[in-house]
Amino acid sequence: MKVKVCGMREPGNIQEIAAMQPDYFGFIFFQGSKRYAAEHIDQHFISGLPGSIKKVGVFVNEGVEEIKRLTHTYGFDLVQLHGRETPLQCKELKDSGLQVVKAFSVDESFDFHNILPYESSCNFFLFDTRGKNYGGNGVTFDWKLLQNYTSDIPYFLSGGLNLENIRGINNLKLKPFAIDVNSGFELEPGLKDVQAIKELLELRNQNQL
Ligand SMILES: O=C(O)c1ccccc1N[C@@H]1O[C@H](COP(=O)(O)O)[C@@H](O)[C@H]1O
Repeated sequence: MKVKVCGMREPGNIQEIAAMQPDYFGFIFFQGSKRYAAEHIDQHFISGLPGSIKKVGVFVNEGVEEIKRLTHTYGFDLVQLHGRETPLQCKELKDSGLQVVKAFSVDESFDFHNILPYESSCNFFLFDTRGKNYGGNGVTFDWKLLQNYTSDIPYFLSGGLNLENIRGINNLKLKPFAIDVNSGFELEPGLKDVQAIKELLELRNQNQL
């Protein structure tokens, strides 16, 4: 299983984690987030990170042209759309050559049929927990709900993941393509716990995830 580490913005912290080779780095480009990266990290720093780590720009209800502009500036490999983006907006971004991850907020009332119109316009789906914020709520959803997911599109699992609960992912019938970790691996918003990330990546390296 791949690992995405999301929501960093301190260069020293990012470099320490980069040395451990996560599969994906996520950078939040949503001003309403405590992890908003734009004012903290220089574009050359992000685009200069090792090419083996795919860089994901995380956006919430941002315009397509602005997403394209920021993606070009920062050198993102993928875009994660974490708001109410439409299938058409996803398609425009995918057609421009970007890999698109569409996030959905899941709770008991979530209807997995809602994702069908997105299938042809996204490369990945991401399932997060519905909460008061668009993302970064630090709460898991009931993973049994994933029994209702029948699409072939690979998915990222997110929402409140931490070192205690991630082992439970191995019990899922349809395994995620990747896990996306954020507030459950932080010392404070935007600053990742290097030791906790190290333990996580050791589990990945030992195929225990
Ligand atoms: O982390 C944020 O502040 C954030 C803000 C707006 C959109 C997405 C955001 N983060 C994403 O939220 C999920 C779950 O995070 P958590 O583990 O529950 O803290 C993760 O996919 C982040 O990419």
